[in-house]
Amino acid sequence: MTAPTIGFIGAGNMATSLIGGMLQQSFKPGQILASDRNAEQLDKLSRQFGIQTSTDNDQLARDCDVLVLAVKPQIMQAVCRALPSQRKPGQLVISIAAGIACRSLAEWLGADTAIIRCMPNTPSLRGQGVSGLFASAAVSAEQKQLTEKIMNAVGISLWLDQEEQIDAVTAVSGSGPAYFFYLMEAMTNAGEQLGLPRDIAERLTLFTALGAADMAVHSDVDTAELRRRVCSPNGTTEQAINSFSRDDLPGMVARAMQAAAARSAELSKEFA
Ligand SMILES: NC(=O)C1=CN([C@@H]2O[C@H](COP(=O)(O)OP(=O)(O)OC[C@H]3O[C@@H](n4cnc5c(N)ncnc54)[C@H](OP(=O)(O)O)[C@@H]3O)[C@@H](O)[C@H]2O)C=CC1
Ligand SMILES: O=C(O)[C@@H]1CCC=N1
Repeated sequence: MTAPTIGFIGAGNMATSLIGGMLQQSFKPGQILASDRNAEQLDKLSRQFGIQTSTDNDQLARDCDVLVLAVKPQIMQAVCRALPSQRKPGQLVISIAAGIACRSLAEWLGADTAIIRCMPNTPSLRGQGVSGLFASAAVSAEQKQLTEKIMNAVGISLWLDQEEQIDAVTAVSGSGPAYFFYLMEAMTNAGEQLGLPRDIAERLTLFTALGAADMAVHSDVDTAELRRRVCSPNGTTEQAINSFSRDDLPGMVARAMQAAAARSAELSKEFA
């Protein structure tokens, strides 16, 4: 069987992370294509990855076995409606857009289109992504397997039973890298304020984040227990955790994530 061709419509941040991650695994440059309205962005991608690029979305829609829709939610309807109705037979469409429902995609692309909604994240570029997947009724078992193959090449993937759960996945892991980057920025700044050179404060922060995440992923105890093991009684960490607790860090995180999930649900209505 020949390798399936995978075409990305929209070749921005998230598509770049996915393509870069796929090429580090079993995918070959010859089976990945990307189209974008921005020729400069395409040039960058073809130089970086050696993949075929085009400013013609229609060509990808006609030629590719899998079409990954990676444009902003705001323009998804216009992009979908402009695609040719005669696309490659048996084609699978994977949308990675936040808040665009399968129902809307089916209305714009044709009711019998096999559609998977996927919420990935940018660490896919390093093979450390995590994605939530939801398949519409028209998707076959083979198409689900192929989607797993793509997404597992860049990290891990988890199937969801209900499409609405994608809003929560977006709030946890789709947007999640930004929360950790924000915390890393804050820790680096605070380390500098405590008297460290910036580059040392930054490296201490980044390697602490990496070490903590790796430890948590491979641990047989939960993160609350790992946290307790760092807190010596009446020691330094306890002072920091008490300060976070007084400032209601858990509440702040919950409110931020509720806002992200609410925006995802709102996008579904705004761009239906
Ligand atoms: N970034 C992230 O961490 C994540 C993003 N997503 C989803 O991925 C999607 C893309 O996000 P992201 O990569 O960040 O966005 P980007 O803006 O970086 O990428 C989108 C690309 O699509 C291009 N584009 C615009 N119009 C067209 C068109 N008509 N045909 C082809 N290409 C077009 C844009 O060009 P131009 O710049 O000229 O407009 C841009 O290069 C969004 O729907 C988002 O919700 C999902 C998970 C995580
Ligand atoms: O901010 C956004 O809307 C997109 C979806 C998840 C991450 N980035």
